[in-house]
Amino acid sequence: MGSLQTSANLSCLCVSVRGGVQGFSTVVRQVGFNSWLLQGRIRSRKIQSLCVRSSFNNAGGSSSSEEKGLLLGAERDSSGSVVGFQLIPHSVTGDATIVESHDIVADDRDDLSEDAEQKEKPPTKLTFNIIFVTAEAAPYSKTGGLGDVCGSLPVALASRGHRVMVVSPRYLNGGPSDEKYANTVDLDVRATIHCFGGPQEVAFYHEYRAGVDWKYTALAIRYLWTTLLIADLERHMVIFMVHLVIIRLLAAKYRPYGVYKDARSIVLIHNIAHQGVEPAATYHNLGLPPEWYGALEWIFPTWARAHALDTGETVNVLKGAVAIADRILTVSQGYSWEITTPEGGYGLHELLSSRKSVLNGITNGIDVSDWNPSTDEHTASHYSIRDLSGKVKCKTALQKELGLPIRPDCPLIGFIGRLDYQKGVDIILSAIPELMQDDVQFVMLGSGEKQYEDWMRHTENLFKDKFRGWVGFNVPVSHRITAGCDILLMPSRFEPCGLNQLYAMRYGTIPVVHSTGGLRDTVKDFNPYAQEGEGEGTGWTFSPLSREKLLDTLKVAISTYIEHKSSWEGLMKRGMERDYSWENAAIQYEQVFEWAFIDPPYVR
Ligand SMILES: Nc1ncnc2c1ncn2[C@@H]1O[C@H](COP(=O)(O)OP(=O)(O)O[C@H]2O[C@H](CO)[C@@H](O)[C@H](O)[C@H]2O)[C@@H](O)[C@H]1O
Repeated sequence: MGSLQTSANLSCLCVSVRGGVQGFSTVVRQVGFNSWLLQGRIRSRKIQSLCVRSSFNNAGGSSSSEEKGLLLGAERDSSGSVVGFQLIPHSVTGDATIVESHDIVADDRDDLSEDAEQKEKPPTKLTFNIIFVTAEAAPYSKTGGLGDVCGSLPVALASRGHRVMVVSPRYLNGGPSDEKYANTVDLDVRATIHCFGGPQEVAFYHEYRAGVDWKYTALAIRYLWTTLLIADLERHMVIFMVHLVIIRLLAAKYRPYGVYKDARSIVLIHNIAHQGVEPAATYHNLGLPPEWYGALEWIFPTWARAHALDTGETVNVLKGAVAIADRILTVSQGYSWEITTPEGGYGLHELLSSRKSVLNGITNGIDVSDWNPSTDEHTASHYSIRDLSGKVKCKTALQKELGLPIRPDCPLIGFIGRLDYQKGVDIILSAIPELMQDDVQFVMLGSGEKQYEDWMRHTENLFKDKFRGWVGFNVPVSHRITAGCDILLMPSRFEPCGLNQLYAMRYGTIPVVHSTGGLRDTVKDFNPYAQEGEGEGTGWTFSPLSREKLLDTLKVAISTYIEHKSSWEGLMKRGMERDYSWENAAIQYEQVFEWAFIDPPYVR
C-alpha cells in the first residue's frame, strides 16, 4: 500500500518520477490541504521539501503548461541558509510552489522516516479530482441501479476528502416544478457543440450538495460527451467515466493539445448487456474524427444479422471505452470474472480478457441513510436489529395496502425489478402455478416487457388471495415491499451486483437468489449447523437457474420460516448487522485510482 501511495501521490501531486526528476521519489506526508512534504535525492544531496499547490483550478489560463507545471524547491545548508533552488517540472498543469525545504546533506542517516513529527501525523492521504459522467444520478434521475450508484458513490468519495463532480443530463422531468432541482442554479453558460449534423446549444445548471458538485446539462440528446465542456473548466483530474464515449473524445480532441494529458479514465461497467450499439451510419453524429472509427467499430457475426443485406456493421460505445480506458471496473468481483467468459461477456469477452490486468470488481455499497429500517420515511413502522417488532407491522400494513388477507404468519415473498430477461422473470412465471398451491403470498413490483406486465395482471386475477402484481416504477412501494416481505426472490440470469438483495438483508428480509455475479458474492448460504449450532449465512443461493431449483430452494426457505423461528431470526440479524455502507467500496475505489496513476495514460 505504501509504495502504491507514493507513486500515485507523485502523479497526483504533479511531481512525476517518470518525467525524469531524480530524487523526489517519496511523499513523506501531507501537511495541509494542499501541501506535502517530499523527500529524496537531487544530485546525491538529500532534500526534504514542503510543496504547496495553491489551487486545483487553472482559473487564469494564460500561462503555458510548462510555467504552470513547476515546483520550486529551495535547498538549504546545515545552518538553514538557502544555497540554491531546484525547478522541478511536473507533468500536469496546475499551480504549485515549494514554500519551504530543508537540505539535509549533512545528515547521511536514512532516518527521514523517523522524523518525530511524522510519527504524530496520520499517513499521507491522497486526494483526487474526480468527475463522474453518468446518464443517471439519484435522486435527480433513476431508472435502475445505475442511478442509485451514481447518486451515492460520489458522496462517499467526497466525504473522504476528494473533490468530486457529477455531470448528468437534466431530463425533461427536471422542469421548474420538479422539487429535486429546486436548489439548482442556471450557470448562465450556453455552449455550442457540433454533433448530430449541426451546432447544438447546451445549457448548464449546478448544485452543490453533500460535498459534491452536481452539474446538469440541458440538451435534447442523451449523449453525455457534450458535458466535457464543463470539465473543460477543470484540470489535472482523475476522470471517472461511467459507460460512455468520453474517453475517446479525451484522446481525440483534448490530449493532442495538452489538455487532460495526465488525467486517467476509468470505465465502470454496470451491465454488459447494454453496450450502446448503434448503426455504423450514426458515427458522424458523435463529432469524433474519422480516424477514431476503428475504436468503436463493431461487426456482428453473420448469424446475428437481421437479413441477407445486413452487413452487421455498427458502432459500439462500450467496446470503444473498454478498448482505450486506462482501467476497467465492474460492480462486483464475481462479475468481473464472468464478463471475461463467452457466457458472460456478451461478445466482449476476448477484448476484456486481453485487458485483464487492468480489470477489477468492487461490490457496490448502498445509501444506508435512505435505506434504513429504523428511519425509513416510506414504511408504516420502524425497526432495528435490537427491536424487530416493527417488521411485522410493516408486513401487515403492506398486506392491507395491497388488499391481500392480513396474515402476519403467512410467508410473504417479494420481487422488485425490471421485468426483463436478465431478471429471470420467465422462471418466476413458470414456477408460480406450483408455488400458489402452497400457503404463501407473493408480491411483484416491476415494469418492462409488456408480456410480463400482462402476465402479472392476469396472475393477480387468478390468485386473488395470494398474488399481487404492481406494474410500474414506484420507489416508496419498493421500500414498503423490502420492509414488509419475509423473503426477497432474485432469480437473475446474471447480476453484475444487484442492490435489492442488499436492501433486503439490511431490512431483515431474507434473499433467495440465483448464484451468479454480485448475488453470489453478497448472499452467504444459510448453514444451521455452523458456529456450533448458532448457524451462519444470510440467505439462500441456488444453481442452476431452473424452475425446479427455484421451487426447491424457496420451499426450504419457507419451511425454515414456519418451523425454525430462531434460525430465521438469526438469518435476519446476520443480514442486518452487515456493513453495506459505501465507505468500504470508496476505499477500494481509491486504490484503483492509485493504480491508474502508476501507469502512463493508456491512450495518448
Ligand atoms: N419498479 C420499480 N419500482 C421502484 N424501484 C425499482 C423498480 N424496479 C427497480 N427498482 C429499483 O432500481 C434499482 C435496481 O437496481 P439493481 O441493482 O437491482 O438493478 P439494475 O439492473 O437496474 O442495475 C444494474 O446496475 C446496478 C448498479 O451497479 C447493478 O447492481 C445491477 O446488477 C445492474 O444490473 C433498485 O434500487 C430497485 O429498488
